[in-house]
Amino acid sequence: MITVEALTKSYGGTVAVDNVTFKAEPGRVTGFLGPNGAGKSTCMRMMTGLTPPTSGHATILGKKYDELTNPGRHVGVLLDASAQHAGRTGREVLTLGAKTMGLGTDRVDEILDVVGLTPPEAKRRVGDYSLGMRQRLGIGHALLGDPEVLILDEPANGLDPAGIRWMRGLLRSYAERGGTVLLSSHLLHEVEQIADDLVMIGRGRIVRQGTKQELLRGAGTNAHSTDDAALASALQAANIPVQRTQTGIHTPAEPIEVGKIAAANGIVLVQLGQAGGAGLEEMFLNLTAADSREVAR
Ligand SMILES: Nc1ncnc2c1ncn2[C@@H]1O[C@H](COP(=O)(O)OP(=O)(O)OP(=O)(O)O)[C@@H](O)[C@H]1O
Repeated sequence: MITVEALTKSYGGTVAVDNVTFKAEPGRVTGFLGPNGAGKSTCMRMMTGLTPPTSGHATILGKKYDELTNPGRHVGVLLDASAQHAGRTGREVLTLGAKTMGLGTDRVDEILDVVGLTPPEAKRRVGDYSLGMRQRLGIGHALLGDPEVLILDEPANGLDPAGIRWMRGLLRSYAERGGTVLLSSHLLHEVEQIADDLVMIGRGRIVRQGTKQELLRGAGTNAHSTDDAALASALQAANIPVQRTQTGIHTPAEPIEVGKIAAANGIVLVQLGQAGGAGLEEMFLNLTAADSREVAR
């Protein structure tokens, strides 16, 4: 379990993280989602004792990170895969980690196997690794001490599609065994398939959080009819907000409401359903629009 309470970090006049509160529960994967610069890494650095908070606090398994004895045995952390010592081989990085945690070298072989680094790759210097290989090594380092909690900042960065699928399987089975996983991403589709819970952050503030199911339910309806302009007008006349999309209309109303209004107005629906992932994407973009560099210009 990770508990974050009113966590705040200011740098001079800039508030990077503003009163952030959430929990990541055991047995679940929590996706920490936000656009570039939203404050995800700063939050994770505060959770793991690397950056002191301006106010608020975070605990892991009921304790502050600094209070955990042999923290690597309780919480596996991957913050920046590129920060590993470039001159060491992958095996050396893991062996050093294992020694620090009081583990034997057989654990190193086990982990190399888990993360899919071959013996010749393990003998190569990290400086010569691809980003995906560094990411695998970083995930391996986080798993080394068989911790109960994982905190992973953008773990999918640099992984190819097969690697992303592998990572999803790994984290899913880790959570099914009772582990707590918090992983950050700036891409909804990356976390949508794996996360049980979502925490959305924009400009340092939580903009929405809940189970993925709850958020998907609130993601609205997509519809397409033989006359979408007439459908949009009919919905607006019933005081239901509506947006035209490339494939029809999107509205926060439930499908049944849209169906009733279409029927009452003699409009033939071709498609009607909950917006699901597409709606969640729309919600995410709308909620974080104020922070988007694209609209800021
Ligand atoms: N050491 C620092 N000094 C000053 N400002 C900082 C520092 N670290 C982070 N920030 C600022 O805090 C804000 C949040 O940054 P952070 O790296 O936490 O975002 P992020 O959500 O992880 O972004 P990304 O997805 O791009 O990695 C940014 O505006 C950043 O410039």
